[in-house]
Amino acid sequence: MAELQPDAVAGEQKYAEVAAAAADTLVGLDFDGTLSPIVEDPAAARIHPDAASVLIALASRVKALAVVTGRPAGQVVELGGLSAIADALAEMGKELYVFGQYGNERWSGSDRVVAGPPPPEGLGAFEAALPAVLAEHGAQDAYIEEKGLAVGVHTRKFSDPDGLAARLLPPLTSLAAEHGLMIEPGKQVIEVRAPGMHKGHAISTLIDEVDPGAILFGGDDLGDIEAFEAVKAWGKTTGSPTLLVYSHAGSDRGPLAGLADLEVDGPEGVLELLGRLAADAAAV
Ligand SMILES: O=P(O)(O)OC[C@H]1O[C@H](O[C@H]2O[C@H](CO)[C@@H](O)[C@H](O)[C@H]2O)[C@H](O)[C@@H](O)[C@@H]1O
Repeated sequence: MAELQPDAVAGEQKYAEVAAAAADTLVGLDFDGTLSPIVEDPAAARIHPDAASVLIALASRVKALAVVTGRPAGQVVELGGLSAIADALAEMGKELYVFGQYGNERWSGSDRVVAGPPPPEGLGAFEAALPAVLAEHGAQDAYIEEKGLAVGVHTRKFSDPDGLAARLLPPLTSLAAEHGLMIEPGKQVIEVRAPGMHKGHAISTLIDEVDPGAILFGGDDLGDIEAFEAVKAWGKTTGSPTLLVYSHAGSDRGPLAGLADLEVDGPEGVLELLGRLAADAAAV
């Protein structure tokens, strides 16, 4: 078992409580770094090859599954093969929810259309000013990810990706603010998007719609913190079981360290844990 637990006894206890309540559990999962291994080219990311079988097995034992991602919803449906997974879930009367762009977009297995707002007003002007700011910091070759509602500036291909991202953070924060936008820092990426939405809001919407008796959420990066907080707050208010899972690469512990109940070794570890949950739930 590839679990790297911050507190083995407490983590196992929380796992056991969620496993006992599996039939009433909402499982929410981030995509990049959680279901899909991190790769250099964002367009080359794909869901882990074991994900479909594990998620389908798990869905038969839990109340609902959701993917909650910073990616555009339509893109994650494509990269994750989520239509086929939604088909399998529909056959067992289960729903697959997808929240994209940090909760701004929605897609589901029963309504296969992406719903979301128009691009934020200041995005065009921000993008027009971006090349000059990047050039000032020697980052003119940064990969720019056009996301429709947002734009991502990726530094992964540079020799010092974290250092460059740290240097770009203040000027991009100022430029974003000038255009009524906010920044969402991630793994060697700085995303610029409209304020007012985050993954915690997506979790609250899911709680209202699914009415779960327990929640498991798995994530790997800064953008998952609000989801962790929303799940934790809900568990505290309702007294219901919750399990927060941090997916990270080996000993490379990052921003969610100390916030999770269980730590696992990347998508491989996430799927191992979810497979274990499906098996344990079957035995209840
Ligand atoms: O919320 P997530 O599902 O984790 O998505 C967050 C962002 O992930 C993507 O970037 C990250 O993954 C890339 C592919 O592995 C990697 O090259 C990059 O360095 C990472 O930051 C994606 O490109 C963004 O659109 C997502 O918002």
